[in-house]
Amino acid sequence: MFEHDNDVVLSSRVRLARNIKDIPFPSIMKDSDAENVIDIVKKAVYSNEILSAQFIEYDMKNINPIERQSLVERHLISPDLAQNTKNGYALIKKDNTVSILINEEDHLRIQTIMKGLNIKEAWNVADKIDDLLEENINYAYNEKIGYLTSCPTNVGTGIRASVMVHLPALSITGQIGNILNSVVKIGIAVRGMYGEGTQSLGDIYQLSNQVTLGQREIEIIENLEGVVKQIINNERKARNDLFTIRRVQMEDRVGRAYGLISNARVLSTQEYMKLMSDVRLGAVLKIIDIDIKEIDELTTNIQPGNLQKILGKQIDPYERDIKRAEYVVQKIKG
Ligand SMILES: Nc1ncnc2c1ncn2[C@@H]1O[C@H](COP(=O)(O)OP(=O)(O)OP(=O)(O)O)[C@@H](O)[C@H]1O
Repeated sequence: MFEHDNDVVLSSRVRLARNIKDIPFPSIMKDSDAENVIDIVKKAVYSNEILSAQFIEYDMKNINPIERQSLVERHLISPDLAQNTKNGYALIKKDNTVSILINEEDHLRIQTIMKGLNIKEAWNVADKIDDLLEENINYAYNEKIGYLTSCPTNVGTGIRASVMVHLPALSITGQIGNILNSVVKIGIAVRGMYGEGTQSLGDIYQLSNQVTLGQREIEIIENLEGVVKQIINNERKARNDLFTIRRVQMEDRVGRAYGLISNARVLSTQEYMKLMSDVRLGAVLKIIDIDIKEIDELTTNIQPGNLQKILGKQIDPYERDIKRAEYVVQKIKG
């Protein structure tokens, strides 16, 4: 069996949106307010015995663009925070499982990321950090409504729970459109790999709750988990059907993708993502012998910012495609 259903689910994330009482929301606050928010959150972290030694600070205005891009590609900060080079700030736990994003859409957002289907564990960790911070931060909170947030869609619990899923067989069999349309109708948001406003690449989708108000966090999480489990079953059934009914075509498809990815001399991110989807599916179906964890690590490392970070220099897009091909061939043939 696969660890935490990681044949289909790449990762789980929980983020909590919080604001500080008596400070205007980020969309209308002054620079001095933003500085104040950073100070308040840092003090809350460093004055807490459990939290104080765990985090590394990233000031968006002081880190270089490659580092910022790499943090987004590793899902440690959001694209929105990376763009706030005026007063965006992040505290990231040394093991990369927790990020506290400061001065994003809300004053602070606590996010936890776990591998595979692990939403409840991600929630437990986020909830604990939230409680520890709340010992020293006076959150904007209303007794009737709950946590007050910059955008009304987050009011109440302020929670967005999400999973990143790989759905190649539903895509090959043409069922993906109907399935995604029906989950949207029952309150699940469907997004691309880097969140709101981004496209799906390599048959990877992010599914999250749309409703934050009127339900307890655990209900929101269990509802999402229930939908995801159904999608996992649908995807596995489609994989099984493809493997039994269209075996030669599948072996051909995976073999071609593997041939290209392991011999390419020039490889764009988009082409990699397309080929990776077939190779990952082939690895799960045991058509080829590669560990899916290695494929997932490769998928993170070949993204433009991460690749430049690994190579230790800024390179133009065409040369990047050459270096990406070299890197992939070396890792795959390893
Ligand atoms: N399950 C997940 N695994 C890894 N990264 C995730 C996951 N879900 C979301 N992310 C990352 O979190 C970042 C923000 O995602 P998104 O825009 O969907 O949410 P948000 O900013 O928290 O919510 P909102 O749109 O309500 O402000 C993106 O970089 C995205 O890739």
